[in-house]
Amino acid sequence: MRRIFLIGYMGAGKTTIGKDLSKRLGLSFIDLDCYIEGRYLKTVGQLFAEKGEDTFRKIERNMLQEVSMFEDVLISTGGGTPCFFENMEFMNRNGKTVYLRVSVDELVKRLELCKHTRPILKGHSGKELKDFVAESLSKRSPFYEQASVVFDAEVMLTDSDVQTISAALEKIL
Ligand SMILES: Nc1ncnc2c1ncn2[C@@H]1O[C@H](COP(=O)(O)OP(=O)(O)O)[C@@H](O)[C@H]1O
Ligand SMILES: O=C(O)C1=C[C@@H](OP(=O)(O)O)[C@@H](O)[C@H](O)C1
Ligand SMILES: [Mg+2]
Repeated sequence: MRRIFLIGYMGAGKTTIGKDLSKRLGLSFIDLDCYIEGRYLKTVGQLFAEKGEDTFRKIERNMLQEVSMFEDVLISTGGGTPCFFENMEFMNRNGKTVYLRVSVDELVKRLELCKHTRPILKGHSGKELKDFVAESLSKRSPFYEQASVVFDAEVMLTDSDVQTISAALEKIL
């Protein structure tokens, strides 16, 4: 039985790379945010706005535990997932965790383009966005660094990079 959790900051590429990687590894793919949206029939943005972050984090933990019942699966988590409750420890007990590490500067470049779908970033832009990302990444890194494996995801990953990651993962699964 193989179960992988992809973790990392918003914009690290968990959703994008997770799809490709799961195909290469012959695993089913679940994106935790999409799973939550399908269950609640609301976007993550709506859940934050209507229920608040604390409730979102409880939902996220419950859904994480639910999807962790699946076998032979790659689960792309949300950026905050490993940093709340005992989620990181839970994932390490129930599968292999893979951290996609990206620098603050590169994250900010990507997030300027897609921050609208991420409620936590609402209202931040330019230098303020960079300061926010730098501060929150430094708080979250100790959780991310507990991963079973770390991959540098600083540049756009090509097919052959994904193949290399996939081959490396085959060895530890
Ligand atoms: N390795 C990469 N290099 C450059 N841009 C990337 C890379 N991975 C993802 N992106 C872009 O960054 C944005 C966020 O990617 P996404 O997969 O949604 O990240 P996450 O799920 O980790 O928040 C998307 O616009 C995506 O096209
Ligand atoms: O980092 C976070 O706290 C969040 C990251 C998002 O997922 P991505 O990391 O896929 O953007 C999503 O779960 C929510 O907006 C909160
Ligand atoms: Mg995502």
